[in-house]
Amino acid sequence: MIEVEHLSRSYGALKAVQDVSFRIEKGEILGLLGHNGAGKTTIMKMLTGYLEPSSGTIRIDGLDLAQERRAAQRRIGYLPENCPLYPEMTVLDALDYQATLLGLPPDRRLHAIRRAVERTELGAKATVTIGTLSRGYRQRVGVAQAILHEPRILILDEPTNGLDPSQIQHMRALIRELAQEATVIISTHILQEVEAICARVLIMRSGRLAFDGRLDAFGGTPRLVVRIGGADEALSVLGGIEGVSSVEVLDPSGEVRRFALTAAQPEEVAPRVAQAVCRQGWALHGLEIERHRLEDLFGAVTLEQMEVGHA
Ligand SMILES: Nc1ncnc2c1ncn2[C@@H]1O[C@H](COP(=O)(O)OP(=O)(O)OP(=O)(O)O)[C@@H](O)[C@H]1O
Repeated sequence: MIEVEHLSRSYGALKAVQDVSFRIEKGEILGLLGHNGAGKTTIMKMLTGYLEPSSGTIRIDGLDLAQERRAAQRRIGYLPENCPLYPEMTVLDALDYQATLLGLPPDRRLHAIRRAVERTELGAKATVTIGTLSRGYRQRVGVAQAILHEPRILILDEPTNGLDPSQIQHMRALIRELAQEATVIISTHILQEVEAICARVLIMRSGRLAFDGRLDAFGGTPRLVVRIGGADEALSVLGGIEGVSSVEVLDPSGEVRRFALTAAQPEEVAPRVAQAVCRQGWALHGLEIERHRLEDLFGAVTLEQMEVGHA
């Protein structure tokens, strides 16, 4: 568990983080969001014990980070942004070196390295030189280093930065897998990333915590958005589908129209909508669950910043 109370950090006159408090329970996957310079990395560095707060306290599983830094750090795995690696080392060399730095006793080292390699699916690349690996594999080496000592808390700074779509999918699956045994905090600019893997989000705004909430607790149930061609009676047909409680017209004119359907279980209603559209002989151009609510929230929270800033 992580307990942060009234955390602040200044760089000279600049207040990078101001009076931030939050609590993260075991097993949560939490997204830390914010514009460039909002204070995310500063918070992560303080949580990992690499940067001292100007004021405030951090407790890791009840240990005060300022008083028991080493013991607290042993519970944390950290993937820094653009994780630095030695390109001339092989994957195994790098993990062995990291195990030494972490102070893992020699009799535990081999087992720890094997387990980290298995979990990050690096077996086929174990003896390959890091400099020749793709970015996705290098990120996996960074994660393997971070989980060597089986930390209960994982802090990942921009873990999918620069990865291609299939590498992103793999990294997200890995993070979900890791979260079964650890609390995970991810800093990112990518809202879809948070929606895909996080249950809770913290949004930073100019060094202050502007929002802290569960993703399923705001915006209500996501709606089902359907795009269909040439359908004059669409409103009544869509509204008559079992499970649909209301229909909003998003694009009323044009060849392809967009409708948003409210339903308690949008995933269950989707096949019925597809069937109804096909039965009518209409062209189905798209059917998806609405995904922009976090975007709306982020926009609102950060717009407020601009309004305050201009006041
Ligand atoms: N070592 C430093 N010395 C002086 N100012 C710093 C230092 N590190 C960060 N800052 C400033 O503190 C503020 C917060 O920076 P931080 O890196 O925590 O933001 P961030 O949200 O992680 O941004 P990004 O998304 O761009 O990584 C910024 O204004 C930044 O310029």
